[in-house]
Amino acid sequence: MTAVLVTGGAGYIGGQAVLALLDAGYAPVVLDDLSTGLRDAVPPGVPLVVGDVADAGLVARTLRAHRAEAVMHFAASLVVPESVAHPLAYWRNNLAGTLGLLESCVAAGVRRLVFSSTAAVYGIPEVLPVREDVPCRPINPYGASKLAAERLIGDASAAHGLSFVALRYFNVAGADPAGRTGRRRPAATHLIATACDAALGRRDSVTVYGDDYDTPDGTGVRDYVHVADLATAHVAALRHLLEGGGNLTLNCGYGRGHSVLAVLRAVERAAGRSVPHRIAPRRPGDPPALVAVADGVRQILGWRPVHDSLDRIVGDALAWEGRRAAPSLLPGRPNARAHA
Ligand SMILES: NC(=O)c1ccc[n+]([C@@H]2O[C@H](COP(=O)([O-])OP(=O)(O)OC[C@H]3O[C@@H](n4cnc5c(N)ncnc54)[C@H](O)[C@@H]3O)[C@@H](O)[C@H]2O)c1
Ligand SMILES: O=c1ccn([C@@H]2O[C@H](COP(=O)(O)OP(=O)(O)O[C@H]3O[C@H](CO)[C@H](O)[C@H](O)[C@H]3O)[C@@H](O)[C@H]2O)c(=O)[nH]1
Repeated sequence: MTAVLVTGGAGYIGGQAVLALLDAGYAPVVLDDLSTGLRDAVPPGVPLVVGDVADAGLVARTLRAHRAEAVMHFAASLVVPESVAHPLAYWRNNLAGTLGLLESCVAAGVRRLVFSSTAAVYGIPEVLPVREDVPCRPINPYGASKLAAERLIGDASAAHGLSFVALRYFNVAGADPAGRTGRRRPAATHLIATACDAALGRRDSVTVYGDDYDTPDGTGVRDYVHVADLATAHVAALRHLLEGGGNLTLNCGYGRGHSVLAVLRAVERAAGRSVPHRIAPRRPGDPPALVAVADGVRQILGWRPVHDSLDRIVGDALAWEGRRAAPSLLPGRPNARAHA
């Protein structure tokens, strides 16, 4: 079985990718410092090495010990406002982490890398939907550090024969459809997680940041991609590299935008109850709309998303969040308390 090192595999997206690798017959090995990830997100039987991806010695030893043939690199810091408040920590983790990883790949002779990048590299795009070849002008340290990591990987590739696929994710949401994993961070800030919290009675309302954008209903528009589809895009990228495919930088979204109000309506449909909201001023640094040109990932990698619907994304997110709520609040289970 082909062994694949998954950095950040105890986190939200990395954890889903570990499941997709297992489902596809690969042997994932997780390296995670558990700074935001959780030990119990790693499935039984999957080796977990607790440590920092910037520790090139540790990573090289891990690659050799497990005879890894490729790396999926998810480990990073990723909260945009936090990156504005703590830019040095973000540059250290996202750039020095990638540097340590690349050094260890070169030392251990591992030449295939799938990298977690982000639509935050684009900043506020001039033309929508966004193609991969437009100029990248990130507007926060998170996006800037990810763009720098992409460039670092490009330089390492040119000098050391490493091949890579960088996937620029748009708005990742949802949870494993089989309920095995999902977003575990407390204190949700993302829209869908926040709206689920409101539907489950864990918060009073959702704040809608701006209703005066130049969008169909005035609220912000995003391209939401289901985390399980994103995970299979990683497996497709891995196959491409294992089959000798060349370097790629690809958007990962569905190519369709949904407004904040449309998301709230979808959560209301899934929960069967209303989600109170209040309109507030725009959130600083938010682009009005961000939608991918997402043909490349389908055409070049043969990616076939199967959860490509806002209702599906929201339904799986709500089901996952519901498991952490009081039983009586679980969607579709009005009598749950009686059975508890
Ligand atoms: N969540 C999103 O909406 C989104 C969007 C675009 C891109 N991304 C990218 O996807 C990747 C995964 O994000 P996520 O949402 O799963 O976040 P997450 O916080 O759930 O996962 C990150 C994981 O990396 C680990 N980690 C962080 N720094 C580390 C280090 N130095 N050494 C070892 N492990 C470390 C954490 O403990 C955690 O398990 C990140 O690279 C992020 O930039 C996420
Ligand atoms: O409580 C909330 C939260 C969000 N929003 C709005 O909902 C939309 C989505 O916001 P999220 O916070 O869910 O996600 P972002 O688009 O800000 O950012 C996410 O997607 C980006 C790529 O598109 C980056 O990857 C980034 O790291 C990741 O957090 C935006 O219009 C935002 O203003 C609200 O109205 N209320």
